[in-house]
Amino acid sequence: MTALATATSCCPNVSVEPAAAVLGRAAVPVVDLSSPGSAGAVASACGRLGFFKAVNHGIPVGLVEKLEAEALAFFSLPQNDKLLTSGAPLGYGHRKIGPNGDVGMLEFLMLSIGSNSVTTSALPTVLCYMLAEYMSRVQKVALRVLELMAEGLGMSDTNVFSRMVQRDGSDVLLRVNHYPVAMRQPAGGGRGAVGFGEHTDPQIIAVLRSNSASGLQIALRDGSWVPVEPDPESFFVNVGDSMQVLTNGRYRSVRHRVVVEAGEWARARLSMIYFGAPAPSERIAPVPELIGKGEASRYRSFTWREYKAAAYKSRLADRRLDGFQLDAQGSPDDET
Ligand SMILES: C=C1C[C@]23C[C@@]1(O)CC[C@H]2[C@@]12CC[C@H](O)[C@@](C)(C(=O)O1)[C@H]2[C@@H]3C(=O)O
Ligand SMILES: O=C(O)CCC(=O)C(=O)O
Ligand SMILES: [Fe+2]
Repeated sequence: MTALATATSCCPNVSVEPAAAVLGRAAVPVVDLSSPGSAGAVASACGRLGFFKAVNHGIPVGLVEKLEAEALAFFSLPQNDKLLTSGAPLGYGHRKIGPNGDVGMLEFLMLSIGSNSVTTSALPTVLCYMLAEYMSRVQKVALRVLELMAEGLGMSDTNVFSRMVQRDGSDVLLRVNHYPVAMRQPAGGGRGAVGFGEHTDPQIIAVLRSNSASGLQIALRDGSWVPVEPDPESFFVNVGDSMQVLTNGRYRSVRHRVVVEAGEWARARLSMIYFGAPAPSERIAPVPELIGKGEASRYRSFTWREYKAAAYKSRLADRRLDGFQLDAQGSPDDET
């Protein structure tokens, strides 16, 4: 394990080793979603890292930039106005991440999307409208990626994963994270500080877009952290815990965190993340076709309701899937 891998959210000042920083640029696979042969590249990235950058996704950058401007206008409102929209876990939140004592250097908006409409009221109308438009666009990208994920595994039905986030009652969230410079504690020596502590996403998939302020880092399989160069024109796809289970560990959920810039040149980071999960009653278990010959199911079956409840009882950095594993010796997280 490197020094980086041992840094956690209880240790706010972290740095990135030069070797990891160099590796970072080369390590993040890039998938062209418009290319007919992209399923193989998606499968390879999801199996190796659980993470890739998606280009040629079809969402005009202008649309995202307009939403970004509206979101920044919202975050610049007086705190009391923003708090009018809060109703944890949805709506506006500030510093507190989840209900169990985790904190970050951010404020955020969390929206639950039902039937493509933003269900949180009390937001400025234009922002609400733009969020709904963005949501329906990014959902299409997520569906395409989920189909490629299935195709890349040679599944006979390539809609198995995409159906789960599309059905009535599916639990789809949009989170807008804002890491203002003013919220950052002074960090010595120009080193970054943890804006959002390390974790895996509990859902099936997350699709992230950020402005050009850096911060996102992913953990490699050896535990070392690499920075992800921001690219406002692209999306970053995270494999979530539920996808790891559905594929019996063939795809791996990626551990990630945000380490915000420090120093005079630091910029505010704004990220928007789509989280795709099924309806609460939907069962999550390895798809039989993906359990190899002579292999056993590595996870017990559970409903999304059950896993979400377990996630909300856990701390951000916890390895939530451990409690659902059937074979403690064969933990996918232990493989190198
Ligand atoms: C500390 C927590 C925040 C979180 C719920 C949890 O108890 C553990 C998982 C966290 C996470 C990470 C991915 C998403 O940002 C999120 C919305 C989710 O579904 O799980 C957050 C939760 C949150 O911030 O409420
Ligand atoms: O804000 C970011 O860039 C990433 C945050 C994240 O991982 C999350 O909200 O789950
Ligand atoms: Fe995340």
